[in-house]
Amino acid sequence: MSSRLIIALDFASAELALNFTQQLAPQDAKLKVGFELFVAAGPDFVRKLVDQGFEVFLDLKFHDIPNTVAAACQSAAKLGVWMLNVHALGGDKMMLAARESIAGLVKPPKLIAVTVLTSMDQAQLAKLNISQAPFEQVSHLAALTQACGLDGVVCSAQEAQQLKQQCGGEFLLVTPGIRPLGSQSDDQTRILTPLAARQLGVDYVVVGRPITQSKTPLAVIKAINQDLAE
Ligand SMILES: O=c1ccn([C@@H]2O[C@H](COP(=O)(O)O)[C@@H](O)[C@H]2O)c(=O)[nH]1
Repeated sequence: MSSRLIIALDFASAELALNFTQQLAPQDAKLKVGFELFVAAGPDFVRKLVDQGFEVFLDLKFHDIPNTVAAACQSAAKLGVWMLNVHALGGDKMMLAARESIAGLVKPPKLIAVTVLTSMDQAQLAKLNISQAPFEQVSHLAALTQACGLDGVVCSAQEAQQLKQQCGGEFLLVTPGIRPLGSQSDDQTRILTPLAARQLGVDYVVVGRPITQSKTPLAVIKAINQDLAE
């Protein structure tokens, strides 16, 4: 069965990332390439992972005017990635343009939108003049995302149960801020364990540092996959 684990490859170079990925097979996990690695290693590195058979989530959180985001989504889709994302705060016109830009492809990537970053709590939202609790804001942005025809959202696992009720089972929930028991929370605030996330209905968990900074990453991956298969 295909893994529900997405490993965040937050490495500073292609070499460091490849040292890590060469231990993995595509069935172990999907791989996420975000800002750090993409800026360092570029689209060729993404193509290399795709050619090796990995399902790649290109996490560049596009957030710009509709025309720019639509073009960026097309370029990203041409890399053969499995999933890509935009920022829901770009608004409905931007999300609609993004969706339209890849709709005609033979095998379009899944397109999802970031709601409220998992590093943010209510106090951080208040500083942005958002007075709602994180769930209220996530719920609002998820509704907007779904109305634009996207495949799902990035949110915290803490919001998963209510979001599944709101949006239905087919709407994908992709959740960073996942921490196995005993690991550090780092800069994440809205966190849950892999097992709790899966029990609440999350489709895919994103895990970076607890795996990539572990001395025994393969053991951590195996334990998380077991939890997700429960
Ligand atoms: O709300 C969000 C959106 C994206 N991320 C990304 O996920 C990983 C998490 O890494 P950890 O080391 O497990 O904290 C990272 O690449 C973020 O850019 C997120 O954390 N929250």
